[in-house]
Amino acid sequence: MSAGFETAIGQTTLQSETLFGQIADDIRDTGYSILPNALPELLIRQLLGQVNTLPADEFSVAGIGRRHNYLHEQRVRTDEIVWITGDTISGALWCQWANKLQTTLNRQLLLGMFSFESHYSHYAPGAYYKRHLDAFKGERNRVLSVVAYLNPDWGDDDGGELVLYTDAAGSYVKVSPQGGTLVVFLSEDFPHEVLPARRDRFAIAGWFRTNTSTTQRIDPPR
Ligand SMILES: O=C(O)CCC(=O)C(=O)O
Ligand SMILES: [Fe+2]
Repeated sequence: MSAGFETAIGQTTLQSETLFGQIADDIRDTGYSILPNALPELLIRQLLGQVNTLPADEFSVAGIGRRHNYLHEQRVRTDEIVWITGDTISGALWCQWANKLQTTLNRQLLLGMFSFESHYSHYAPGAYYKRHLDAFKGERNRVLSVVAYLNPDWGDDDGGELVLYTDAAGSYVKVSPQGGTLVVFLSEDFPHEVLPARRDRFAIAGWFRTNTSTTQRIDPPR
C-alpha cells in the first residue's frame, strides 16, 4: 500500500467524522439526509472502477422481496444488481466505511443496527424502479437505507433522479445521481422511486438491519 493511499484514507477518516455527525443530525431532524460530494473521492473511484470491470453475466435482474417470495417483476423495477462482499479491495473499503457510519449512528441515534447488506446497481438507459418502500412497518428489519451514486459528470438532462417522498401529502425531493452524492433515510418511512435515465446509471444501495434472530431462524441471512 503506497504512502499516498494511506494519506488519502487518513484524510477521509477525519472528513468522515464530520460527515457522519451531519447524517446523524439530519436523520434526527427529518428522517433523511441528502449530501452531495459526501463520499471520499478515492472510494468513489475504486467502486466505479470495480463496477465497470464486472463482467455483464455477474449482474442479475433485480427482484422484489427476499428468498421464497423473490419475484422478477418487470413493471416494478428493471435494474440489474451485484451484491457487494468484502472480498475485493473496493468492496472491503465500502463495507469499512459503512461500518463506521453504523457505529456513529448507533451511538448517536440508538438505532440498534446490527448488520449491513448492499449491492451495486446498474440502470441501463430507460431502466427504472417504481415507487416503493425498502421495509414494511413493524417488521423492524431494514432500518436505514443508504444510496451512493458513482456517476461522474451527471448532467441535468441525463434523468435517472431518485424521487424521495417526504410526507403523506406527496411532497418530494429529487436527487440527481451525481458521483459522490449520498442519500440516507429511514427505510420504513420514505417511499421513493428511480426515474428512467438516458445513460447508464451506477449506484450502490445498502441497508442496515436489526438482528431479528430466534433460535429457529438466523436472520439476517448471509
Ligand atoms: O438508486 C437509487 O437511487 C435508489 C435505489 C433503490 O431505491 C433500491 O434499490 O431500493
Ligand atoms: Fe429503494
